[in-house]
Amino acid sequence: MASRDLRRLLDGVALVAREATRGTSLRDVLRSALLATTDLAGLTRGTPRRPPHPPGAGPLPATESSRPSSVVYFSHDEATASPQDHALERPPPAQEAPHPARTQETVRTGTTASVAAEPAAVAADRPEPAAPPPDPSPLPQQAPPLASAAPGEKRRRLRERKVPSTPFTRALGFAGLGAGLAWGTVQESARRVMYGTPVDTEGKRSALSPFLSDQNAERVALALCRMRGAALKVGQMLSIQDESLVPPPVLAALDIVRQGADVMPRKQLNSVLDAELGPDWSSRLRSFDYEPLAAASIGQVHRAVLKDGSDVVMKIQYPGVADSIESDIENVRLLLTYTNLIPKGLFLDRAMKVAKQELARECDYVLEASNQKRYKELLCDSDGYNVPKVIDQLSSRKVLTSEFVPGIPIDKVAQLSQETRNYVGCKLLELTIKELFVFRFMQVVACANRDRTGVLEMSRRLGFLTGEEPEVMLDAHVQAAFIVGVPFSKPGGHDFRANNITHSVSNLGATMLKHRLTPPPDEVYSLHRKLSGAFLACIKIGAVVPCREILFQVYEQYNFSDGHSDVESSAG
Ligand SMILES: Nc1ncnc2c1ncn2[C@@H]1O[C@H](COP(=O)(O)OP(=O)(O)OP(=O)(O)O)[C@@H](O)[C@H]1O
Repeated sequence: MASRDLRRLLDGVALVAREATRGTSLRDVLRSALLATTDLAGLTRGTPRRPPHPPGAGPLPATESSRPSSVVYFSHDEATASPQDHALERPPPAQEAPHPARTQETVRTGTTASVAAEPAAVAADRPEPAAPPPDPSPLPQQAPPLASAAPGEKRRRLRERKVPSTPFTRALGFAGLGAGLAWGTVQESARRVMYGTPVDTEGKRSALSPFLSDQNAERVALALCRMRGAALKVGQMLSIQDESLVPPPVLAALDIVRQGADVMPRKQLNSVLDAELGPDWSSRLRSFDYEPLAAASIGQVHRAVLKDGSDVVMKIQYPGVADSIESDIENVRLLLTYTNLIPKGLFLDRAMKVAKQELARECDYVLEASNQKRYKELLCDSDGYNVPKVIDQLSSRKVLTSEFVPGIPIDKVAQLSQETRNYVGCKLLELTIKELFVFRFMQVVACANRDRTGVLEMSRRLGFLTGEEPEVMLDAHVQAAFIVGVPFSKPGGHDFRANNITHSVSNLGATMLKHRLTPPPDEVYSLHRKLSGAFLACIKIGAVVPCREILFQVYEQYNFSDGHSDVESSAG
């Protein structure tokens, strides 16, 4: 046995001995300090939640039958009574009647638009090859339960926890996480001294620091779900990246953050509704379901029925998140820097600055409502998209009410037929390209045509390059641009799973990080999120998409004279 191994063994024995004599009490002390900190922050006394009994799932078991429904009904006479005072009743029969909004199934893409996943309804719109018959696999009538996970995916037990809503309680939450991570690192280091550094499936020794153990990665993910707000949003952005950017154990743990946040307690929810819509908000509703349909990063989504019987969803913003964007992002930045989670040289400062601006806009639901209306208008002539109508009388800066549109999350599309996956992939790419054209991002065309001079010229105009870069940087930049253009470069379907573009781009990353002279322009971060979001979704669902045809269809039909003359010249 090598002397290094012997030393490691002795170190390990010494550590175990130390742990045996005083480790337990140290652990207890640390644990109670942690509990005190996180309790102060309102983070640890969560109540485990049981999913609601799904409609049509048969009679409730005897032990469950006494559980009250989460739906509260408001009678006309008691319109101004506080919702907590109402007795919980079973739904009246009228509630079960199918609503017109339920006649079409949609796939939610994470944007305000949903892609209709009913092939028959849009067959005429579908690109060649001709659409096969509709997929027989039934799509669920209701949105899947909160925090549903694919087989093999880590599942998190849902908890109800108060959102830490003041800068002080949020700072405490991060402090608690920092302490937890430090403790996790000590444990992992001790484990490595005793058992050696973990080895991955390919037999390579893990290059990860003890900071990035599975437990610590999970600790971060769970803390983000408790914190919600900007912190969780950044976690969700990272979770859709691939393994070339974010280490695999971190990605696996971040799966948790995409399943949704912890649930805000009823009292906190009511106080937001009272403050935003007035204490008589319930007088405008027939019923409200306190079981959230989704607990997103900035708000919680609940179903409700209007007085006229229309099915709606109300997105209710967590209290305090809008005011803590700045400090949350700073804390996440500290965390990322400390853990080396993101490769150096990615101009994190610029990315964080843009994230702050984007998040501030996302917290303004008045803006989101007006964008949603505009989006609905823009897409009204495009088949296959459904943008929910905004209900103005129940919307405000922190509450956004829109028509209910049933559907399934984009991740679940991977389990549907190849035809449906291709169709959804087509619709996603079509939407992305339309958005890119509106944003004047004509570089895509040069990338698709492998036009080196065009790529370099437009990259300079867009501020990607200064013109002073060494040849090696220009080559890497053009190669990366061509790789991004690969899906658009040849006619016929592009198989996203068979050609992992993100891998190829990240191989060029090292050169670009070393020789880049200027960070990319601010708007590029948002555009990158959009394009890479669409690509990653197509890779994940395994779609084959005729990207070039979609690109040129949009390109040829776009009206460049409509205030976009600068784009026309740069596209030429
Ligand atoms: N009109 C709707 N009909 C049905 N379900 C909806 C509707 N709007 C939102 N949802 C559900 O709520 C989830 C979150 O809503 P949305 O996509 O608007 O939030 P988000 O922008 O992701 O939230 P956040 O910015 O807080 O992370 C959706 O994925 C969907 O499950």
